[in-house]
Amino acid sequence: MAQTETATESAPESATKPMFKRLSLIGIGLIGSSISHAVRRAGIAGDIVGCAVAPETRRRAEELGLVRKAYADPPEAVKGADLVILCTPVGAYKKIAEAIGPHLEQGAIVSDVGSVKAAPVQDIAPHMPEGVHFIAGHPIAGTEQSGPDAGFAELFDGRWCILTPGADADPAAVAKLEDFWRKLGSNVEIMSPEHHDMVLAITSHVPHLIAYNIVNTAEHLERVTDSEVIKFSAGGFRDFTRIAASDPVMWRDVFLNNKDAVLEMLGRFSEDLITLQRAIRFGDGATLERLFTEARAIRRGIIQAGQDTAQPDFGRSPARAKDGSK
Ligand SMILES: NC(=O)c1ccc[n+]([C@@H]2O[C@H](COP(=O)([O-])OP(=O)(O)OC[C@H]3O[C@@H](n4cnc5c(N)ncnc54)[C@H](O)[C@@H]3O)[C@@H](O)[C@H]2O)c1
Ligand SMILES: O=C(O)C(=O)C[C@]1(C(=O)O)C=C[C@@H](O)C=C1
Repeated sequence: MAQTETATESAPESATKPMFKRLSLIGIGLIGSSISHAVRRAGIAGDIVGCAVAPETRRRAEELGLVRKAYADPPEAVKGADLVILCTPVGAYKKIAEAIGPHLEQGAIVSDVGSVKAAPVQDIAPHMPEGVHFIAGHPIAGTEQSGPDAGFAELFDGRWCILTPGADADPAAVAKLEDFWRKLGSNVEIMSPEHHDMVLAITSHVPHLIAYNIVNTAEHLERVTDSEVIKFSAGGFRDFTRIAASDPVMWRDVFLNNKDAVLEMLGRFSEDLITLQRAIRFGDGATLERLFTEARAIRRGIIQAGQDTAQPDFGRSPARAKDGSK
C-alpha cells in the first residue's frame, strides 16, 4: 500500500471484516507511525486514530495519513478502540494508563511496544479495568530515527516481536495479538517480562550505553576541537555514532526502568573487558585471538540466521535509502 494512503482510505472495502474496527496509537513516533504503515499495508484495521502531545506531531500524523484523527487527550483517543497500543517512551506509561483506564471499551486489547517490560507492566496493569485485555509487547525492530516521518511499513518484516502476557491473560486475546503482529510481518515469541528484560539488557540496552559512552569519550578528547574524531571516523566509530543518535528520552526511560538487569550485564561486561585489558597489557596474543574468533563466530551466526536486516547496507527502508541516511 502506498505510504500516501490515508488511515480512512485504509479501511478495506471488501466484505472481509478487518481484524480490529479501530486501532488507537498513543504516541505517533517511529514505532507508532511504522505500525500505522504496516497495518494499512495489511488492511487489518477499519480506522486508525492516535494521540500525541506536540501539536506539530498531531498535524504531521494527520497530514501523512497515519491516523484519521490525532488527539491531544489520551482518553479521547481510546474511545471506541478495540486495540490500543502505547507507543510512547515507557516513562510516560503510568500517567497514560491512569488517564485511559476509565475510557477503555469492554473487550478491548491494550498493548505497548516498550523496550522494557517488567516495570512498565507494573505501571499499566493496575489501571486496566475488568474486561479489558492487557498484553504487553515489544517489537525488536527500530532505527535511531524518531517522530512521525521516521516510520515505514517494512520495519517489522522478518523481525521478532516479544509478547509478555500475564499468567491470567485471556488465551484468545493473546492469540489475536500474536496474529496481529504476524500480519505486520513479524515472528512472535512469548516470554516473561523479567526474562525479556534480562535478554534485552545484553542484546540492546548495554550496546546502546556503550555507544553513548564511546561517542562521548571521543568527544571529550582534546583533539576533538580540531574535529579529528569526525574527520577520521570510519567503520567502527561511525557505527557507534548511528546508535548514539537514538532518542535520549526513550533511552533515559529504558535505563531507569531496567536498572537491575542492565547493572547485572554491565558487571559481566566489565569483567570481560578487564580480561581483554590484561591480555593487551601482558602481550597475550593467544587470548586476544581466541576471544576475537569467538565473537566473530557470533556475528556470522546472526547473519546466517537472517537477523541482521537492520544494517544500513541492506537497504531495508526505501525512504532512508533515498536520502542515504539510516
Ligand atoms: N526506536 C526504536 O528503535 C524502538 C524499537 C522498539 C521499541 N521502541 C519503543 O517504542 C516506544 C516509542 O519509541 P519511538 O522510537 O517510536 O519514539 P519516538 O520519539 O519516535 O515517538 C514517541 C512518541 O510518543 C509521544 N509521546 C511522548 N510522551 C507522550 C505522552 N505522555 N502522551 C502521548 N504521547 C506521548 C511523542 O510525542 C512521540 O510522538 C518506546 O517505548 C521505545 O522503548 C523503540
Ligand atoms: O537498529 C536500531 O537502531 C536499534 O537500536 C533497534 C533496537 C535494538 O537495540 O535492536 C533498539 C531498541 C529496541 O527496543 C529494539 C530494537
